[in-house]
Amino acid sequence: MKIAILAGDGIGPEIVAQAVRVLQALRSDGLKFELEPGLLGGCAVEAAGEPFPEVTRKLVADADAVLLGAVGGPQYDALPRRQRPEQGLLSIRRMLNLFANLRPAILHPELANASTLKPEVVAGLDILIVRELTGDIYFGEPRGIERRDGQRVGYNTMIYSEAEIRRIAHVAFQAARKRNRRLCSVDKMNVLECTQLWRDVVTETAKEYPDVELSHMLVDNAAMQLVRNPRQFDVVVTGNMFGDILSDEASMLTGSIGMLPSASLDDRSKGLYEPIHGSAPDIAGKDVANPLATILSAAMMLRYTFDEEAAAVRIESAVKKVLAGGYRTRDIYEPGTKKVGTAAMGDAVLANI
Ligand SMILES: NC(=O)C1=CN([C@@H]2O[C@H](COP(=O)(O)OP(=O)(O)OC[C@H]3O[C@@H](n4cnc5c(N)ncnc54)[C@H](O)[C@@H]3O)[C@@H](O)[C@H]2O)C=CC1
Ligand SMILES: CC(C)CC(=O)C(=O)O
Ligand SMILES: [Mg+2]
Repeated sequence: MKIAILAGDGIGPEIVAQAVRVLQALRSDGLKFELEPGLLGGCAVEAAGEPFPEVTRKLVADADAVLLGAVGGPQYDALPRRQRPEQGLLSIRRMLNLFANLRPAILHPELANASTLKPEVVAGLDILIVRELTGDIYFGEPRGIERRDGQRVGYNTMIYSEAEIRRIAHVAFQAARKRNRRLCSVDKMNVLECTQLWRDVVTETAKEYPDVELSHMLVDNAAMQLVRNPRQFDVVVTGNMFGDILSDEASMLTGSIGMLPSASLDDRSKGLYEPIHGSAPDIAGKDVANPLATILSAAMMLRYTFDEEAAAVRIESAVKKVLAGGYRTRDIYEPGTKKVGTAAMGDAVLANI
């Protein structure tokens, strides 16, 4: 099992270090991982002049899975777009054909009061957001900023083929089958042709899944319903941009964006695993970032790429025990619990593994 470790920028190295310690603890228990570090994002721009250098391309091509921290930071925002850290992340997703991004938003009961929503609204929350990850307006051409009629105009292209929509719809229906058999597809078909096609193709695909109840929702309403009554959702499927936005929103239902892991999968078992958050430059280097989303992403890696369900459950159980034991990083802290830093949270998970 070869795992490429791309810590990235900002808090990336701090949170990935904790997930690596957890993997190493499992390795000493018999799981055979090779962990190979590499550069992606701003750190790669600084070392090699580009966010996704050839040596990293080779590393991820040869790896069975990738564990990623996060990329980006204000110091890179003025770079030409192709050199920006985020471009490295988009390129790796595209290169590995990671079209299916699974973002589970689960409320651990101990964190009911950490959410900014009332505990009774979020209690028992368990949503799976299935976000399409290699298409949509993030990749569509043409795109650019140019001069027209004496002023600058900026433009992007929202585009999906029916094949792209169908394959992510299948992933979502199959995920719903393993859960509560309810799938909500989110679009903006009242305004955007691209998402009219999305709705049409998802509706066609539903014929193959008569046992799954399909509903549709416009994205503005979905954003509102997520905070009004989030437990109405089981599985949500949506495009790249809407999924990006709605999953950040959903993360706050669970207490913090520092709690949400993700798996980005191709049509086989190769996968990239990362927390849903970014590089959090505002807290980088302070030992306050929550590493649990990254640690839980490592658990998803063991489950989806390596089929090591028992090891995945061991990590998830350790996280549950740590939360039950009252350990909290700053983002999920409340009076009466034990405030710990990033590394001490890693220690606590290790102690319970
Ligand atoms: N997958 C990736 O690599 C992503 C990269 N980015 C990049 O990250 C940079 C910062 O983006 P922002 O919009 O600020 O989003 P962000 O997700 O990095 O941070 C948003 C807020 O959440 C907090 N936060 C994030 N992760 C946390 C954690 N583990 N523990 C505690 N608090 C946490 C941050 O401190 C900040 O206040 C940008 O350069 C952006 O492009 C953003 C999203 C995803
Ligand atoms: C580069 C961005 C698309 C990353 C992001 O915000 C995400 O994947 O959640
Ligand atoms: Mg995002």
